[in-house]
Amino acid sequence: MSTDSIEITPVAGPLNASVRPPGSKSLTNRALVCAALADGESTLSGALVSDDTHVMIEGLGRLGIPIDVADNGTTLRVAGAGGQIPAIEADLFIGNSGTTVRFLTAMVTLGHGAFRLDGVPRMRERPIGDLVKALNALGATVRCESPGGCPPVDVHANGLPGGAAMVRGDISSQFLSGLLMACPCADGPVTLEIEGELVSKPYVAMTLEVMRSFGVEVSAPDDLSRFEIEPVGSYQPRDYAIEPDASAASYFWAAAAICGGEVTVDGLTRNALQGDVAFVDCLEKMGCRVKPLAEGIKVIGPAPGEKLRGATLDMNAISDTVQTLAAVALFADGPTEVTGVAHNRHKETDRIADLATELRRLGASVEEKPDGLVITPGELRPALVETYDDHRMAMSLALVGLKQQGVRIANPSCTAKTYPNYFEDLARAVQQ
Ligand SMILES: O=C(O)C1=C[C@@H](OP(=O)(O)O)[C@@H](O)[C@H](O)C1
Ligand SMILES: C=C(OP(=O)(O)O)C(=O)O
Repeated sequence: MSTDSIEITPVAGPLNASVRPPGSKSLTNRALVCAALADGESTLSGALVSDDTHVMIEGLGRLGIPIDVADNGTTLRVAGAGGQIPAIEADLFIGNSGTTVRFLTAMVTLGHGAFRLDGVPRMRERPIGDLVKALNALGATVRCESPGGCPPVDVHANGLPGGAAMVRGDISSQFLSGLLMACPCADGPVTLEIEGELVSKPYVAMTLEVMRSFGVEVSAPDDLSRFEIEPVGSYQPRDYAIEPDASAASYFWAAAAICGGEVTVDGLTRNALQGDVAFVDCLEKMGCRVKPLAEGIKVIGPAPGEKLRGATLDMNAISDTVQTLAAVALFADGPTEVTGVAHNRHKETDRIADLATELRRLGASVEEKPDGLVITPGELRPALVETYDDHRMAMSLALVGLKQQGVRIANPSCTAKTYPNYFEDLARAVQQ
């Protein structure tokens, strides 16, 4: 898409849609790392085709682990290098993909050579210093080029010796996930202990599950505070099917909340590996009905004449769906408070301050807090919504335009980070 903005067409009546979003970003990028460290060929199916998975695939290719792409990019054949990094030097451009920069920084410490990771200007503002610190505690030689603890990152790799490290948990769970995936290929055993409250916990549980699928078990207490990792050398190759993306699913479920009617997302159940399926619980608290199906989850929005209720929601574990929830909150009968998401300030943009600005532009009153926001609905109005190069700002606030005339979304092609065909899929869903 090359237009500078897109106008969202309001829908006339209640929805009746079934959708299957593309593959999960988080699962695609984890499966790629585990397959790359496996001893033989793995085939991943249902993979996400997007900027964030592209930079991971490109990066692994530069590290000497080529990936064969079929079925329009959704099938990936990975020739795993058995826990080794074949390249002896590489310059990796990782765009604005948090998963890619954090997972690959940890992974390249297993190699022998010089590696550099850098990305777009916003990536140079996103924290990675606490991951660098933990890797150095395990005997690696890693440094951030700038004093602020952000990319670019330089790694002088000579294998990862192992030992014990503290890992900061309250900025991003991706530091821990990156370490967990790399450490089974370290030279010796590794103990990781979490410092501070761990955010985004379901993503760490997901990491452990994907590792287990590729043959590596790490036991951890339920509170995910400490991990003992044995040096097993490599992962086992396997065929791996990737679930549809649950964060992407949130937009379609939210459309039912905003427009009324029902939307079923196929391919995701309450047993999904992705914590973001719990977004439907937030919608339930606001008055939607949620129906678990054998192979999907249906959300039924308010009946004609009924209104959504405001709610207070701790979204620490499902922070990628805060913007979706904020769009829904504009249609409630009273204020909605989101708490526990201070880490949202370190993502593609400051997803508290910038979200507040755009919600106000659409007519709401918003109180910004250090770790969240209180959204009081007001009279909605037409607006050109700024998106800050943040795919989720574009995808979530577009939903407001399904009801309010004159909502335009600036730079719609920023959805390519995780969902290049979002606007086409949304238009198709609301026309079903
Ligand atoms: O590990 C992952 O796949 C992710 C973890 C979360 O980040 P934080 O741990 O930084 O909250 C999430 O926001 C991101 O989109 C994907
Ligand atoms: C925060 C996100 O991505 P990442 O941290 O992987 O760049 C996201 O997809 O919303």
